[in-house]
Amino acid sequence: MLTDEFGREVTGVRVSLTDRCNFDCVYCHNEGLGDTRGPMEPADNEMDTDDVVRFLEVAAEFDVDAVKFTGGEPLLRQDLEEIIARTPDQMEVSLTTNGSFLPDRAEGLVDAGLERVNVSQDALDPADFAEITKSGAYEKVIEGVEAALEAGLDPVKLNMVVFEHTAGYVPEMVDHVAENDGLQLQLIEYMPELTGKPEWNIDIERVHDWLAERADEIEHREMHNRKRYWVGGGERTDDGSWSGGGMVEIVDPVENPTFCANCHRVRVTHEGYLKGCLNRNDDLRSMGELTKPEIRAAFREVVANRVPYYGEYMVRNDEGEWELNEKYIEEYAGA
Ligand SMILES: Nc1nc2c(ncn2[C@@H]2O[C@H](COP(=O)(O)OP(=O)(O)OP(=O)(O)O)[C@@H](O)[C@H]2O)c(=O)[nH]1
Ligand code: SF4
Ligand code: SF4
Repeated sequence: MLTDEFGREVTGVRVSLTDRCNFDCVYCHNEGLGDTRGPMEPADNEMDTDDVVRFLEVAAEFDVDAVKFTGGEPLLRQDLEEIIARTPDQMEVSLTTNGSFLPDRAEGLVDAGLERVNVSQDALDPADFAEITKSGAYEKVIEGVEAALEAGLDPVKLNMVVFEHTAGYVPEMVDHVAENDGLQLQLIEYMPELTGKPEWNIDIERVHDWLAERADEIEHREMHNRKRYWVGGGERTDDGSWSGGGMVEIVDPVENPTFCANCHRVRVTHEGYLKGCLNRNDDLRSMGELTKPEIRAAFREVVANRVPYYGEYMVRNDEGEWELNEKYIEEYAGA
């Protein structure tokens, strides 16, 4: 297993398969690559099936045990089932999608080896949904969530970006997952620096406070030190799992050093560049058409250069070594 200078083991990879999408969400940050999102026409700059599989095989050699496929919209890749089927067995396979193509493909994806899915859903009303996504596919997304549950994916996480347009929908989305078996909610902090509309930002701490007042139990997930709130009157069973109610997780990376301190994934862009951080493009290493030895070298180099993005909590001392910034010691210790 590879570990970076900050002691962060790399256990997962996040692979963008395309920057194309059939939606045009107002908050899209396109996995940190800026607004290069294109319409649905075929793109000639995407990794092909073999490029993706070759990279995953090298990642597996480094004991990476989880892969998340993203986009753009990854189901625009007609070879997604093949990629999943050829993913090394040791990896948990998950997918983040807008859900609109799941009605026809959820079952086949599960047959190929998909284990988890996150579906973007920011609203429970078709008109609100259309305003945010610039898409009329609300019914397809609802059908897609159903199809994912029917195909055996449990839980299905609903991804909701919390910003000015959606903040008012949080209570009904929380009730929605609390009342529907198999659904969980992931509330994602708006990232103004990647989307260029700071005026849409809302303070995510208000959402934490609101949930904390209602939660039956609060947990910390190891990854990113994320908080999980169990809501809706469920209870813990004898085997330690939850029964009833629903789970709400908050993804709040912005200016959050403890989030980055627990970041264990490297990323691959649709064009086949490896990078150590979602928010950085200054550390790209080309992967497409490389041989396995070259991919191994690129992987080692990217991990060696990984720096937590919201990382002022790490500073170089006089000897040039990294050490904890005193300013953050209290916050980090409480993580
Ligand atoms: N800055 C930052 N944002 C992240 C990171 N991981 C996820 N996000 C944000 O969270 C959003 C949703 O991510 P998903 O891919 O659906 O889910 P996930 O966060 O990987 O969570 P799991 O499915 O539980 O593993 C992304 O679009 C990003 O905005 C990360 O490592 N750094
Ligand atoms: S569905 Fe995802 S990739 Fe597509 S426009 Fe919306 S946020 Fe961007
Ligand atoms: S270092 Fe921080 S900002 Fe970069 S990918 Fe990891 S959690 Fe996200």
